[in-house]
Order: sequence, then structure tokens, then C-alpha cells
Amino acid sequence: MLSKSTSINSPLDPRYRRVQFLKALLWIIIVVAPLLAVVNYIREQHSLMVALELGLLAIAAGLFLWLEKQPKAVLVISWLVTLLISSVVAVYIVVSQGQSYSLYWLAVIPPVAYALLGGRWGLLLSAAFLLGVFSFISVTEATWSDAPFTIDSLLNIIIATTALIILLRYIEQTRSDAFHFLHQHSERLKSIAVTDPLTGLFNRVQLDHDLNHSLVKARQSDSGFSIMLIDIDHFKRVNDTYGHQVGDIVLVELAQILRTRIRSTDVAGRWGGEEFLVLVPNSTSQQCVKHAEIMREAIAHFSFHDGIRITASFGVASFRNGDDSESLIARVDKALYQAKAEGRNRTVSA
Ligand SMILES: Nc1nc2c(ncn2[C@@H]2O[C@H](COP(=O)(O)OP(=O)(O)OP(=O)(O)O)[C@@H](O)[C@H]2O)c(=O)[nH]1
Repeated sequence: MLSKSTSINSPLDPRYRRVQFLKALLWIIIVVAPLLAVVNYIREQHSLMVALELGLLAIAAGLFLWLEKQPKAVLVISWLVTLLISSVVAVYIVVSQGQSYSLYWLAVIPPVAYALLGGRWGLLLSAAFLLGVFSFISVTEATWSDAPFTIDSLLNIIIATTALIILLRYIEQTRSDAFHFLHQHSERLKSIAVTDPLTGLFNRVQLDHDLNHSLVKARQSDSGFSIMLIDIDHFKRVNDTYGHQVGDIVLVELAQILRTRIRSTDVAGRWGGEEFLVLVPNSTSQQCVKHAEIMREAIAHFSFHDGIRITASFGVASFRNGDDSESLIARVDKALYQAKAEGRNRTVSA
């Protein structure tokens, strides 16, 4: 399902890492092969090696272009590149007969096979390759002469180590790309999970969480807190007169009024439908009523979409010892009910 819904250019796609790694690998071959050809030509006039290296360059360039055109062929190209690199290292080891520290290149095979073929096939191919080389060494070693440490051996070690570092860097780079991408997605999902899609305020999930958190804090310390429950008066009339869409716009505008009136420590959210809840830390009932009145008046004086005028009723309740979220909500609900019953567009505290 993941590969169907994601593109090969997305770090979430399992093929992404392989494509990036393949490109890096082919680039290394495209750069290193002609360099080695020049060195071999100048130092040893070894025309067979030069021809092999130029052939390798041509194959790598061809595979690179194929991959650019058809990234979906990544699996076939992965196998071809792994076999190509294994063959080149094998030929080099056989030709060198233990000279020039050619065996050092063996270190490159497992990371290449692992990154391109995955855990199981990578392990199998690496094991088969190493077994083959060790069998070859055990049969031919008797005929080998001691390998002196020469400039050639040093060059081999430097180039193979550089290739290894670049390969590992690309493995790490694609891993961290994927991690970064997933992290961003998970942050986005977290935010979606606690946000009301219409108003952009917190939703009930977050309000419940914050309410419980405030209750725990209030029980442990002397810091009280209050909540206000806000319900738009006769909102059904707005919907019936202007339509549901206009009703939605009014809800968004009301959310904006709340957002701009609350203190930075307050938490405002949509409790459901046309009801909003504001959590006011470190405040007594009287302070919260004052705060609520400012908001109530702001709503009553605001000209909403199309000049619509609305009012809202406010219930206020403060934490008391022994409260849990149900008792507190029941109290604030009762206060709001009373505000409605007394004629609406008012604040009642319980
Ligand atoms: N446009 C819109 N309307 C909503 C939404 N959620 C709830 N409502 C409407 O809010 C109205 C609530 O109606 P009632 O519960 O009868 O309350 P009221 O008309 O506000 O009257 P009082 O609360 O008694 O003052 C209903 O018409 C719902 O359809 C929403 O997301 N968008």
C-alpha cells in the first residue's frame, strides 16, 4: 500500500534508498574508473587493465542513464551493479595474485550488496563471494610471493577506503532523510489529531488531555484554575436563515475572537458543535467571569460574515478540592444552562 501511494522520489518509498544509493555508486565508478585507467596507463602501460576500466566506465554510464530514465528498473539495475562490482573485485584479486593489497577491496562488497539487495540477498551474495575468494586463495596462495607494501598497495587502500566512506555516507544520508521525513509526518499527524479542522482551535481530545493535566497540577499544588464553556445563542437560526456554510464561517470568526482574546497561558478549543471551552490557569472564579465578560462583549459587538450579529452564553466553574473532570464539567454545564435559562448573552458561574 505504501509503495502504491508514494512516489519513488519520496523517502517513504522503500525503493528511494536504493535509487539514491545506486546513483552514488555509479557516480563513484564513473569518476574512479577513468582515474585508474590513466594511472594504469602511465605507470604500467597495462593495456588490458586500461581497456577493462574504460569498459567499466561505459557500463556504469549506461546503467546510470537507464536508471535516470526508468527508476522503476531499480531492482534489476541493483543486481547488475552488485554483480558488476563483485566481478571487478574478483578479477582484480585473481589478476593481482595477492599483490598490491588487492584483498582490501573485499571490504566494499558487503555494504554494497546489503544496501542494494537488502538483508537476505545481500548477506547471501556477500557470503558466497567471500567463500569463493577464500577458496581461490586457499588453492593458489602457495604460488603467491610476499606482497610488499608499495605505493600501489597504499593507493588501493586509500581508494577502497574512500569508496567505503562515501558508500556509508550515502547509506546514512538516505536513512536520515527517511527519518526526517517520518518525523515531519508524525508531527503533522499529531497536530491533525488534536486540531479541530474547521476552526483550527484544539479539539476535544486535546481539551480533555489539558483538563486532566490541570486537575493533576491543581491537586498537587495551591494553583487553582477555571474553565469557561461558551455556547452560541440560537445558532440554529443562523444555519436556517443563511445556510450551513455561512454558519461555518461564523464559527471560524468566533474562534478567531477567542484566539485573540485569550492569554498566552489559556487554552481554547472547540468542545463540539457550537460549543467552545477555554481553560484558564491560575484564576479564581471572579477573575474568570471578568475574562468571560470581555469575550462575551467582543462577540456581541462583532459584525460577523454578511453583517450577522450573534451573542453567546458563558458558564464558568473553578476547581474545587475533590473535583474530577466529570464533576467540573457537570458544574460548568449547569452554569451555562442557567445562563441560557436566564435569557442568554450572559455569564453565570457555578
Ligand atoms: N454550520 C454549522 N452548524 C453547526 C455545527 N455544529 C453544530 N451546528 C449547529 O448548531 C445548532 C445548534 O442548535 P441548538 O442545539 O438547537 O442550539 P441553538 O440554536 O444554538 O440554541 P441555544 O443553544 O438554545 O441558544 C444546530 O443547528 C447544529 O446544526 C457546525 O459545525 N457547523
